[in-house]
Amino acid sequence: MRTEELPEQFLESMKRMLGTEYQDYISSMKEDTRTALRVNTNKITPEQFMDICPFHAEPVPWNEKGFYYNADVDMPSKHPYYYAGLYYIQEPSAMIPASLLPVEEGDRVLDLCAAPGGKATELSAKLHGTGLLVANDISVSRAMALAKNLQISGTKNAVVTAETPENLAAVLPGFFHKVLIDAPCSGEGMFRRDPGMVKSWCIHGPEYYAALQAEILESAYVLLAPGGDMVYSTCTFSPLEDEGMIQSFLKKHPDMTICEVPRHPGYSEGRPDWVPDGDSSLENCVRIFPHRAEGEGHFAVLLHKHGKAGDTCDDPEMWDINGTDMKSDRISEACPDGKRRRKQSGKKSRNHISASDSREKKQKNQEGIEDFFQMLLPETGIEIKKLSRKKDIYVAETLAAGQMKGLRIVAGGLIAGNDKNGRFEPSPQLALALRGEDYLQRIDLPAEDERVIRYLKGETVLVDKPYKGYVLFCVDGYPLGWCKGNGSGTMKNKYYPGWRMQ
Ligand SMILES: C[S@@+](CC[C@H](N)C(=O)[O-])C[C@H]1O[C@@H](n2cnc3c(N)ncnc32)[C@H](O)[C@@H]1O
Repeated sequence: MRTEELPEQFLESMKRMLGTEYQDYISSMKEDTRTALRVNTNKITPEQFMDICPFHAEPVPWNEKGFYYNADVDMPSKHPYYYAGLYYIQEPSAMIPASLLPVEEGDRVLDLCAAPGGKATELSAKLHGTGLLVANDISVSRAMALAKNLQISGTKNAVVTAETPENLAAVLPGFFHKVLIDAPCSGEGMFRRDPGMVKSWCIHGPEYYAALQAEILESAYVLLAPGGDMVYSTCTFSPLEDEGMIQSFLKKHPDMTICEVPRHPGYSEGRPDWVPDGDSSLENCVRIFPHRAEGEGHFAVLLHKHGKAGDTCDDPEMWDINGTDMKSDRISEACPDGKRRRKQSGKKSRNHISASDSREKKQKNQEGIEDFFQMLLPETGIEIKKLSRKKDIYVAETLAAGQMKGLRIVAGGLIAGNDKNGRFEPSPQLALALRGEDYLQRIDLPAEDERVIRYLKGETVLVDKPYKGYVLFCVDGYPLGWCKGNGSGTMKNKYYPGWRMQ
């Protein structure tokens, strides 16, 4: 980037902070940014991925799932593995916050500022289908993109909300074992990657964001259970938004302390000396500077809330992922087509399958759905009897009765399928939440087979076997979506149009 475009006030503050290193920072701003991907362990281990990786990949030092790639040579966002959700393309420093949060299987985890989902997809991978992930963003349109990314990553146990942190805190106090706040910030660390951020910085700088971050942190504190952990991160250098924000938060909340985290090559320490009366524990914060590491500017800190775990909200009935009836009165589903379907309140929209409208339609639905579920292995845990019916959508619910009442839910649980003109049609999300071996009837082609790209473009695909009914279309064993056979070997493409390769 052209460093002359950087605001003088910003450069002055960097000069004060960096001293003799300032020139190195300025030189680094003229270099190219590094590009990276993070392997999605919901689907594949880093070792398995490296065995099939078609790109030149080098490890990111602070995340064993992260790999740099060369954007001049490789285009991972155009590869079928991307469509199969095997990895998420992510700025390397942005891999730090979720990696610091010690998520354990079974945890209730909240990502408070989650869109478009870089960290939420990693939190989902850490949960590995257990517990609960609530991924929230204040913006409805960004929350829709977040829901899509979680679907492609194969997440089954998430609720996506578009709420203010205060509203969430009012409904779910002390509910979460782990909370991540990837706060909206002045974005100084992103200037090199996205020079457009400079303009936004001139409109809203560190003072503006610091006020917002303090409010968000207060709600996060309420949402976190005693004994729980919280990560706060920004992509800015401003001490006002980083160490200063944490220093004042800790002063308000003596039951919160900063935790030590493993130090990886490229990490710089937090700087207590950059804020008034900075506590020495602020050294345990993590900073990334582009002149010292292969990544953009970032700040992250892990905090622990003292107190007895389980003091609040530990009734499993309230959050069992096999719960049946989500009684939120403002539910809307993020449909893959990006349109929002608002649920009507009242019994009709929440009926169970067994209470379908007409007997004839019900019979048809049951036939279609049973044929389909005979092909789905019981180990998936997705069973007809556990599905609820919301209008024409079949959902494997995530939260039980009324727990999120009054909140704006964009997507909740796994959409298993739709009622299409009286017949069951499996959903694109379900395909991506399965392993190839989960469905008995499948077509599995290598990534190099031209039919894979044809499938992703929505074209008809020809195969040797005369399949009938729904078939799971896989690339190298990893599901991409559904197709449907009529016994002739010509497969009708059921890949979701909104996700097609252009
Ligand atoms: C740094 S971005 C998050 C990036 C995301 N964590 C990821 O890894 O993809 C900050 C997000 O905070 C959201 N946001 C802004 N103000 C918010 C608020 N008061 N509460 C919750 N989210 C907010 C923005 O819409 C934006 O998506």
